[in-house]
Amino acid sequence: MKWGLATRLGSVLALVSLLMAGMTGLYAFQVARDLLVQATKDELMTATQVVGRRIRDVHLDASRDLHMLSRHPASLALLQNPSPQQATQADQLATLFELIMAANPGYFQIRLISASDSGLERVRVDRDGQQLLRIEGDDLQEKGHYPYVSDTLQMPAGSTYQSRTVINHERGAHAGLGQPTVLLASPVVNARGQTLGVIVINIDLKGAFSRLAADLPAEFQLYLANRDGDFLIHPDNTRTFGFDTGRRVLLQDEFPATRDLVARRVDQLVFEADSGEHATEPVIATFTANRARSDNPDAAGFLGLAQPRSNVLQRSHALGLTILQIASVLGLVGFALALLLARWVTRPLNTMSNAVARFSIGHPILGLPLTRQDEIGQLARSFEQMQQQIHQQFTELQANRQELEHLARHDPLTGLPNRRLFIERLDNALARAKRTQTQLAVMFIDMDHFKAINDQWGHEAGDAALQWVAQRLLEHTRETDTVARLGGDEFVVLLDNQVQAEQLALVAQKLIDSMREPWFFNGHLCQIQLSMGISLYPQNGDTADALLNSADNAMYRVKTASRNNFGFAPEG
Ligand SMILES: Nc1nc2c(ncn2[C@@H]2O[C@H](COP(=O)(O)OP(=O)(O)OP(=O)(O)O)[C@@H](O)[C@H]2O)c(=O)[nH]1
Repeated sequence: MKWGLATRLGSVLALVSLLMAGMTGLYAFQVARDLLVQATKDELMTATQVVGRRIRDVHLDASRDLHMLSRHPASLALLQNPSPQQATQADQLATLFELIMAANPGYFQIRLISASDSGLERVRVDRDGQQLLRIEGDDLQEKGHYPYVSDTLQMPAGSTYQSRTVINHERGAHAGLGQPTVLLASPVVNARGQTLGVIVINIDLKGAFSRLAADLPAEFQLYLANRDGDFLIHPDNTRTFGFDTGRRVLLQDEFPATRDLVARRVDQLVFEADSGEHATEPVIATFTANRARSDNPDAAGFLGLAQPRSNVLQRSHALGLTILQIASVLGLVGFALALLLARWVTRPLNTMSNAVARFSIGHPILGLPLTRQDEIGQLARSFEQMQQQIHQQFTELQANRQELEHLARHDPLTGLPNRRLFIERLDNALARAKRTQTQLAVMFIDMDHFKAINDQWGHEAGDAALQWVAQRLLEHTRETDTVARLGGDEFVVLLDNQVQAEQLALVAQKLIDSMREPWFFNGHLCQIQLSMGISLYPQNGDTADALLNSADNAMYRVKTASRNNFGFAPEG
């Protein structure tokens, strides 16, 4: 395959454009992927902070409820005088508990617990499936031994106790039984500052978090760990509350990157985990430390959100595909433009190449882009100039050649045909005569005593005499006749259209007589005479040499006999 300039240039430009489109696409893909990963981290961090704030809001709401209930006159009255006459107030309080629980689906239980009677529950409402259950009579239990009662009783009025997150194993806890829960409690203090009991709210941790998780994108994985790192919420339920069954399933084991967080050296973390001890797939994760609002350090913990990195990469793959498509289209456009550019550059070169090729076989160079102002225009103008120079030199060469040809066939002194041209014409005439079966004649002329002119008047006089004779011979013959100078003072005349002997004699005599015209050289009258021999075709031969020899011999006989005369070659 022949690789033209356009193909090569086009291929190089096309490859460059494809390469650049590919590299740009690759770079754009990498930058976009990094941005995507960063955006995911930012999104996770924001979401984690929002979830953390909403958890605090849940606690705040519960605290408000606790404080309202702990200050409620019915709570105080019931605890000050726990007699059966207070049943109406217990009912009122239970109804209030029910209203609050109906409004807060995240509450498992609200209780009023007495400081006396070993912490006996006075009023208690439990959630039981879709129902709210009021617990009364013998079903009310003594809770004084639980820290959430004993510790809260020590707290000042208006404060909130927050327990660790635990699995609720309290007997008869209904919906809350066996479920992760946080207990919030507030002391009930009378006007004299005596703590009479506590109000306790059990919060449904799982329910609260699942409601929060419902607002998050489906691919987000929610993690919650207590202050030691034990998982409380994990996408894999079997990894939660390990401590409740004597195991430790720790955040810092699954994600070693969180060790600084668990050690309280940092407050928040964003990291990519290729694989943790139990992690099933690489994730991008954010974790924040949850400070306890109360004085209870057990309430602290860690909240985290993670997203499988494959999700992000999947989005980046879609992005990569789009970038690839754009890069391909750009590459193809670049490819097409490169081919067009190559054609645009090489077309005028092809035009010039064709024009020069035509010029080489004799055609003029046409259609050159002479008006262009670029390098191609410059090249075209150079071609044009070159063409003119070649044309001029060619014309001069032709003229020189014609002159040389003329010199090769003519006598430079007289301008008459020389021997060579005469022989050619005689040969042609003979061929014609043979064809038409006509006659022709050759006159061989030699000047008489020419040497004397040279000797007497010099060589220049001899030259002038030769020119004068040539002129006389031309004047007295027809244009169709050929007068030639063979050399020295010898001339020949070819007559191929008047071949009758009588007419030939008249012509010969006329030529001899023409020499009688006076001729002066440097003011001196010079006498010129001729001797002439005549041969005829076919009588005296049928070749140029034969006819010339016959005529020469005839002339010689005249010269020896009389001079200044003519004679015919004898028929042989
Ligand atoms: N000036 C001049 N002289 C020439 C030229 N060519 C030959 N000659 C001379 O012409 C002379 C020719 O001499 P010939 O023809 O032998 O002698 P001629 O004097 O004519 O004697 P005849 O022929 O016997 O009458 C010589 O002296 C040559 O030197 C020429 O071109 N110019």
